[in-house]
Amino acid sequence: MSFTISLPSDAHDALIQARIDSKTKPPGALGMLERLALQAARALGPEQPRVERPRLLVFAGDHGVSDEGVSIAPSIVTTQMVSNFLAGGASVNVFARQAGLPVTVVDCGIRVPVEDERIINHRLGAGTAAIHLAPAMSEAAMQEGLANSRRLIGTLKAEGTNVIALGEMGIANTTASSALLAALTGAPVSDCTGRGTGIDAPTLLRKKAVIRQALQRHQTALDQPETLLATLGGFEIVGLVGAILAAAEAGMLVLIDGFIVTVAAAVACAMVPQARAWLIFSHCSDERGHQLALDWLEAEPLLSLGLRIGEGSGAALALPLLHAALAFYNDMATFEQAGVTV
Ligand SMILES: Cc1cc2ncn([C@H]3O[C@H](COP(=O)(O)O)[C@@H](O)[C@H]3O)c2cc1C
Ligand SMILES: O=C(O)c1cccnc1
Repeated sequence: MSFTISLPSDAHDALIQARIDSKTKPPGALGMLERLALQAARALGPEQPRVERPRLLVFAGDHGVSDEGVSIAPSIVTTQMVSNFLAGGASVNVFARQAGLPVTVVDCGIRVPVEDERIINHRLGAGTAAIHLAPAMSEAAMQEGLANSRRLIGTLKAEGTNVIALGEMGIANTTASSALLAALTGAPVSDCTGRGTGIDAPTLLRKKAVIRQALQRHQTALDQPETLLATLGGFEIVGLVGAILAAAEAGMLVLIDGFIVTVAAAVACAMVPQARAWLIFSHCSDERGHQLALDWLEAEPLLSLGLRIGEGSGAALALPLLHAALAFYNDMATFEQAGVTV
């Protein structure tokens, strides 16, 4: 599947920068908020840019490799957490509520589905194959996953959404993400792999061994980003990659969450580099490999809170900063209006 992504227009950059510089503050004094305002005004338009109907999408999927004991939790916890998201009780729900951000759960292929009509059904199977033994999924399943996300983003676009925030749930998905990151960047497995949910030292050794085995087994299939994604990814990671590419194609800003969503962003940008300009990096988590992934993307995260949770929690926490950037851009007095002379 090919995505046609334009770069946001830079035609108004001089106007946008002049407006930022006209505000009653020392030049550059709002730091990263100024860079965020420039990015957002480019993407959403220079005149009164506003966040419209923002939505947070949590993509869920299970991983065959979870049977190797690479997480603190068994895969049934994915299902239980999906129920928790629907009940509004998870960390992402609490922060999203504060930010006025509706949460939608997309089931991309958890092992034990939850019957609830609010869930968007993008199931590609009941969990992926264990990546150290077989490719995670077929190329066809991956293509179907990308198409599903593109359809969903099309619906949101038609409803007027111009900003989406992304999250995920899938026990063992830091294993898949670390494998993807190592394959994509060529960085050592030990630099790309962390404790995820908080595994102990012996489990971390096992997790790294599983990842090395997966990279070794599939080494001939890892040079193209799409095959790499099908071989080592997860159903929810495919959903994320599709959502990132489709949102960029539709001219939406995308709030990227923690390690897993950042790795999905890296894969998406390897597929279509123009996607990068539409992404806002919410935070740097404590997961080993997240900083490496952000560096590879030349991304400057807004927050560093020591989170290690995923779900979209950090993306929800970052939305108020996007509001703040647009509020100062739209509403702060200029030197002329306030009669301030420097
Ligand atoms: C109760 C619970 C809630 C979570 N919420 C997010 N994750 C996070 O943990 C998983 C990734 O870590 P690993 O690769 O070590 O399994 C993902 O599902 C992620 O979203 C959770 C994990 C648990 C156990
Ligand atoms: O940064 C993340 O997304 C993350 C880190 C640890 C566990 N789950 C998710």
